[in-house]
Amino acid sequence: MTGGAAGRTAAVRARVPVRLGRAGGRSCELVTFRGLPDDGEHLACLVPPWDTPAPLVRLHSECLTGDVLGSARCDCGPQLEEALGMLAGQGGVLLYLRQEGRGIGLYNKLDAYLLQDGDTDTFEANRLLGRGADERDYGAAAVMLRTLGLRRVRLLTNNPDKEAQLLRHGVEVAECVPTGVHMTPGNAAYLEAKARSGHRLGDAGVRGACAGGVAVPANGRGGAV
Ligand SMILES: Nc1nc2c(ncn2[C@@H]2O[C@H](COP(=O)(O)OP(=O)(O)OP(=O)(O)O)[C@@H](O)[C@H]2O)c(=O)[nH]1
Ligand SMILES: [Zn+2]
Repeated sequence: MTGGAAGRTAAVRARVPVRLGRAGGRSCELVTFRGLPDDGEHLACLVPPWDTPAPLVRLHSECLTGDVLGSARCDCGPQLEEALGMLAGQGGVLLYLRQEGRGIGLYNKLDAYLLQDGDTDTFEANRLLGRGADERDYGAAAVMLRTLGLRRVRLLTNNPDKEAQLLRHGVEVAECVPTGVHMTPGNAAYLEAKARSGHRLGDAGVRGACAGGVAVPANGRGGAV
């Protein structure tokens, strides 16, 4: 166990051979943390070389349906795949944050999906459930980075809130590297809602089944996850 640079937080490392995206096998270190501000079981995946002046860092919010089951309702699975591929190529850090459903949890997210089968968008559905539109706090992520000795990063995201919160918590964002927009008929309405709420999707390349000018159906929501 190594003591953290961030107060009471301590980090434990385990070396694990993993498959990083489609780029094949690499060895990386998985790091767990004790004493994070939200007591979450968040995980860091260190891909060498990661201890550089401004490494590539992805803050990935857990999405069981997208990351594990390949749900077509969101873009989380392809974004995770993309991030792992980039990390395999240039090194850096993946923080896998246990913030399922933008912080409202898996069961609530599935309830929100029921509401979204009507005209309600992804953020309004949270509010109808009595929750915040986005309850994620990245204070723990900042503590994880500082515990790893990282105070300056290149952040892989289209979400300006991640950058703002890291800055507030003492981690400088040297650059925001856009993630791709992995658009399909099933997640088009979801991505449109993200763009309306301030995600910088215009800066990112549109990929997937709806890239290249293919029309996006206004009711492009799937019934399944
Ligand atoms: N509440 C809720 N959460 C969702 C829904 N679809 C996906 N999520 C969660 O949203 C989180 C991902 O957030 P996004 O808004 O897609 O992307 P982001 O992380 O803010 O932004 P990027 O860094 O650019 O990828 C994950 O925790 C998913 O579980 C939904 O319809 N409702
Ligand atoms: Zn998702």
